[in-house]
Amino acid sequence: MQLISILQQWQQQQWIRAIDLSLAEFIVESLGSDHEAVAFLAALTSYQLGRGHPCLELQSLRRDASAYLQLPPEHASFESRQQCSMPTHALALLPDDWQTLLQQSAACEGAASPLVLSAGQRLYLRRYWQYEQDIKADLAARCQAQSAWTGEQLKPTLDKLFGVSATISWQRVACAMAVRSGFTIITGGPGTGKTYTVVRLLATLQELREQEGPLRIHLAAPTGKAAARMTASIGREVGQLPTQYAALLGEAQAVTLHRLLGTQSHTRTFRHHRQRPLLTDVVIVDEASMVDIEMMAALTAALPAHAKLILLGDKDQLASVEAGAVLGQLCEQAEHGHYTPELAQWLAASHGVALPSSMIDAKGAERWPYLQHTVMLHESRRFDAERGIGKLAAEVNHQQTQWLREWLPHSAAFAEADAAMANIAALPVTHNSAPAFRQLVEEGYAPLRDLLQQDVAELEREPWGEAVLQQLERFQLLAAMRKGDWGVERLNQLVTLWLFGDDVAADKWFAGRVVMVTKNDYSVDLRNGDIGLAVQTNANAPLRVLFRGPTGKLRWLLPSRLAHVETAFAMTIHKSQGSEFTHTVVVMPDHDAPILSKELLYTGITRASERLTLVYADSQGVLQAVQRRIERGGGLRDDTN
Ligand SMILES: Nc1ncnc2c1ncn2[C@@H]1O[C@H](COP(=O)(O)OP(=O)(O)OP(=O)(O)O)[C@@H](O)[C@H]1O
Repeated sequence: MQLISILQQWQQQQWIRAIDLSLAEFIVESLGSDHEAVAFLAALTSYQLGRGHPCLELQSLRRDASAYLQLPPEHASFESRQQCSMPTHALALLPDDWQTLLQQSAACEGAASPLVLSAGQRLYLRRYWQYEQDIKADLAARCQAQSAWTGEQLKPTLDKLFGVSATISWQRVACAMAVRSGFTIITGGPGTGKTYTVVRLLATLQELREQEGPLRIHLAAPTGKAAARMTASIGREVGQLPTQYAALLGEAQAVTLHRLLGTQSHTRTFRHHRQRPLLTDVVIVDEASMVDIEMMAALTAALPAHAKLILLGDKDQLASVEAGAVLGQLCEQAEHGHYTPELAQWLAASHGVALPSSMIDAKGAERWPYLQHTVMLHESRRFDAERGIGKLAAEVNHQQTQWLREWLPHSAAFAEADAAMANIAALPVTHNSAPAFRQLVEEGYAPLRDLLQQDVAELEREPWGEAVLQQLERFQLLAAMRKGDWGVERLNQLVTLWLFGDDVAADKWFAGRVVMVTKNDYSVDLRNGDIGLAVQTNANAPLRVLFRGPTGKLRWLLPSRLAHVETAFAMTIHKSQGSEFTHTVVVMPDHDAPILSKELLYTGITRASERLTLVYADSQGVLQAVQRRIERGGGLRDDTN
């Protein structure tokens, strides 16, 4: 039982979770000690799941077990490294032929086995394998559903909504594709016009509909914050449409995916599912990169066969916090098109402009089936790709370190030479109490502090609350990590001290404390990720925590009603997904770590709508992060089971 002992050591040192070890012990208890090797691989599968990977990729494990598993973990002490076996040593205890070992094991056999070996290469916990199978089957069926419209028939409506142009408009291509297909992905960075496109798509669908009443359209996003942003941006874009189209769409309200599917307390299942589908014709999901594999399976299962599913998101952002990288995997290679000649012809007919030949691939349908339903938008309307935030985001996304190497130490000179570069700044610091960093934070929070010091009359409470919450979105610190000198925990302590002195503790209630909800709490209708602020409208008023409710209305809750919150002057970049802040400050730590990747940095930078400051203690660490990519395995694009 050497392998189980190794797992026990790892668990004792908190290298792996108790649940990972329990799975291995359960397999050995049920099947006998000669299944120890399989039990060990099962524990690794569970461990990887906890790190967001839906399966264990056996090839990657063989290639470099330590790097793939990130074991020992970064936090491992010198003593624990001395005490525990290393992954390579553990793997050497396994028989040579893992594939046969797994194929012959009862743990992978039959419809009720805990594990599934897929394509001889990927080991899954059954539930996650099933999610992938369900998503693949549902999407394949939806991809088959094609409207009978020809490109030529669609053209006049698109001409009206997008205008006629002699050059290709990918927004228009995306709209045409989504009219044609039952499933579409529109991916692109910030400000590339995903919302602009989708509003015109909805107008097109309503105008061309064959049914009598209007189409039932549902808008959703993974978090409350993202849903609120979606409602606001769709509302803004509808306002820009010609009146006859704006009238067709009416007022749109986005909800969280949980609300759309109908959360039921104390269970993972939803009110809407395959047997009780949503009553809908079109579902549009924004910020789809944040949707994990379990939620995507629930969503695709709950859609009626005739409904269109349209996913919007930025494929280059961090993947979901929970397991999977659904959007990233489905639209891998989207920049290259890979459209079949038939599809390209149909799209060209709807546009009056031919697609570039470099985007056409005769083998596209076999090799890239999802790309026949995907359009990538490149041109940001918000940011200049050559300067400022757009430039920084692009350099990081394309893993170009040369420009960064020059910009990091000289950002002020770049800004002086070109005013359009003044919305980005790099701030080198030697420690977390550096005066320049403190000044940045104090100045960033000064307008909020001023608002909080006002004595607010009862009648002015609502507009004041509105102003406070709007101000809260104007400045935000984002950290790459939770722990350490540059982690959110330490930063929150520092910011609390700088803004409120040492009379208050960062993790206790005080007026001015910014908090984030860390767990869905249906009793108060708050979701994981919701941000609130503790306020006292005047010296005699009780402390309340101000949140924006799902419909935009302000809510004033007593702190005692909030069971799961943490201070959030600084939050992790992971938690900031789906949000946008006027001035975003991304704080990078003073050492390299496996979690630091180009996806992480890109996601942090693209949270900024007007101004970005990159605070860093180690320029090499920033460059190393840009060179690191996160690879999450999975078989969504694989046609084997
Ligand atoms: N073809 C276009 N012509 C004119 N304005 C456009 C066009 N496309 C987008 N815009 C404008 O550019 C801005 C950004 O577009 P939009 O909000 O649709 O981008 P997005 O990709 O949805 O952004 P986000 O990443 O923030 O969700 C909006 O003000 C929109 O009206």
